[in-house]
Amino acid sequence: MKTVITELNWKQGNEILSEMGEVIYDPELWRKKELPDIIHDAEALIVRNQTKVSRTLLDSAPKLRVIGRLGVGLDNIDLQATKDKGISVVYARNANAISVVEYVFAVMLTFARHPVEATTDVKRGNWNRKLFTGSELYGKTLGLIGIGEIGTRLAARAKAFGMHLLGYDPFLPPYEIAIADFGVEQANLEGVIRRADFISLHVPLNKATRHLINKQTLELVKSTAYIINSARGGVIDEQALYEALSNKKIAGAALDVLEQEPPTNSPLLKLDNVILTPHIAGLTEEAQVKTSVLVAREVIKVFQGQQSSCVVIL
Ligand SMILES: NC(=O)C1=CN([C@@H]2O[C@H](COP(=O)(O)OP(=O)(O)OC[C@H]3O[C@@H](n4cnc5c(N)ncnc54)[C@H](O)[C@@H]3O)[C@@H](O)[C@H]2O)C=CC1
Ligand SMILES: O=C(O)CCC(=O)C(=O)O
Repeated sequence: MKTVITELNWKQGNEILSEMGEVIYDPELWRKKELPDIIHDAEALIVRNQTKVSRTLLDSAPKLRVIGRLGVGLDNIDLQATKDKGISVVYARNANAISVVEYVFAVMLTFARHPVEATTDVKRGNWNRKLFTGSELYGKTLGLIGIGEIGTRLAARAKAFGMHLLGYDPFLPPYEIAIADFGVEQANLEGVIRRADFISLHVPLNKATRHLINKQTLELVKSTAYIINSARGGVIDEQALYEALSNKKIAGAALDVLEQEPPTNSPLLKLDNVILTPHIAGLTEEAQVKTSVLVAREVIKVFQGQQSSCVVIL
């Protein structure tokens, strides 16, 4: 099996793939013009979220049988083209979910307690205890939009903090049991947005979710509420979010993902009530070791004609 890996991967996965044959690993390959030539005889292609796996790119890899996605979001892969060409796609189901959940807690607690601003203030020689009076997560309402692998794990941990859980997910049945266990009150999108103190997005980016959070929905958000987007940039209309944040119609936002990554000239960069991180919610050592090993094993399974529980079904 000849494998080409176009983005950053952990060595544990690369070693497993090497046992199967030649591996070309170049973390910068996704942005190089030679990519189509390099994959011309590849049987397996491993990508993260920056490689644009278009129909045209796939045309240059006639031997390709399987694509491994080192993560969860599949919005950079033309899944209709892979289906048409009989190429299987496997992804790292659930491998980074706990890391994303812990990221959401990091930003919720930052909004509630301001540890970084307080540190900066103390280092300036101040001791402003009253100014940094915080608020508790206990008793607050967390609104989950998308209650899948990440949403259910976030619910479990938020429950332990004593938060009230509201959730919107129109494709709920597979998660019914988990939701009952974690006590998520189901609501429609508007209900979640109107009532939540923290709104956390955990949906894939597709036609239905593009700009799910827009000018109209933002008008429903409480002025004291925070929005957390660790899903995909396109799920929020950033211009509308900018206006809501700059006019203080909502309290703040934490954005791990943006419509354009990295951002160029985004007005969001200038706002004080925004936490911005470079798409790192799922990026922990633990999640990435798990991801690299899982994807390597599942790619090999597919290549050998075995069933994979991480294969994308269209
Ligand atoms: N920032 C980061 O590092 C990471 C970002 N992600 C993003 O988070 C997304 C969610 O990840 P998982 O929870 O693992 O995926 P998942 O597939 O387990 O869950 C997604 C949930 O969204 C629901 N959903 C789909 N369309 C919806 C809609 N229109 N409205 C409401 N709910 C809808 C589905 O029914 C499903 O329950 C990924 O697609 C990916 O884009 C995932 C991992 C890391
Ligand atoms: O692909 C990555 O490196 C980031 C993780 C992510 O966004 C995902 O798993 O969907």
